Amino acid sequence: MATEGNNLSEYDKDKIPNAKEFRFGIVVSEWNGEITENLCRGAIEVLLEHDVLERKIVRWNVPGSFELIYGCKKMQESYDMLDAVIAIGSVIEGETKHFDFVCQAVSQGIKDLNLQSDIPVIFCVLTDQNKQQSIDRSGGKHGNKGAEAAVAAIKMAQLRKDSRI
Ligand SMILES: Nc1c(NC[C@H](O)[C@H](O)[C@H](O)CO)[nH]c(=O)[nH]c1=O
Ligand SMILES: CC(=O)[C@@H](O)COP(=O)(O)O
Repeated sequence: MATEGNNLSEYDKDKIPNAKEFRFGIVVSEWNGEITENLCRGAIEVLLEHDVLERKIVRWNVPGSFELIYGCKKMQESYDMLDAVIAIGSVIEGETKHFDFVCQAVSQGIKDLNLQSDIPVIFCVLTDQNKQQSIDRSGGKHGNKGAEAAVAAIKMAQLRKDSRI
């Protein structure tokens, strides 16, 4: 389902587990910082709305989206009590194929982190053709993918808890 015509921040709040007991890590890329800060704000707002305690949210910054892979891996290793990690980035296409390689690497790298660790990593990395698309998805007309990512993080933290025998 494409984002066009849908609002990423709209969801049934009654269908989200209470997240009071959970701890979350957030790793934020500094590239396109105005976009990633809006994504992070959207994510934190949703976590707090679902009773996550502010002291149970750990945030680190990394230089660019490619570094999200290492940053999330170190966060998984450093805080084994985390229930989920959210990786936040904004990749905007330029003149060269660098966009393709960064997007591919980050998506594959975060996929690998989900396979290698018991702590889920949520992919909140915008991969846009232009800045307007990024603005539209980080608090603009299509809502905020950071909010969507926080909902996913809460749901995956609950799934991880429920999956323990
Ligand atoms: N062009 C964008 C980048 N590029 C930088 C890479 O992510 C990485 O930091 C660099 O290659 C050094 O390893 N990063 C973004 O997050 N967004 C971009 O649009
Ligand atoms: C995703 C990128 O690295 C890209 O924005 C860099 O721009 P360019 O391809 O024009 O060097």
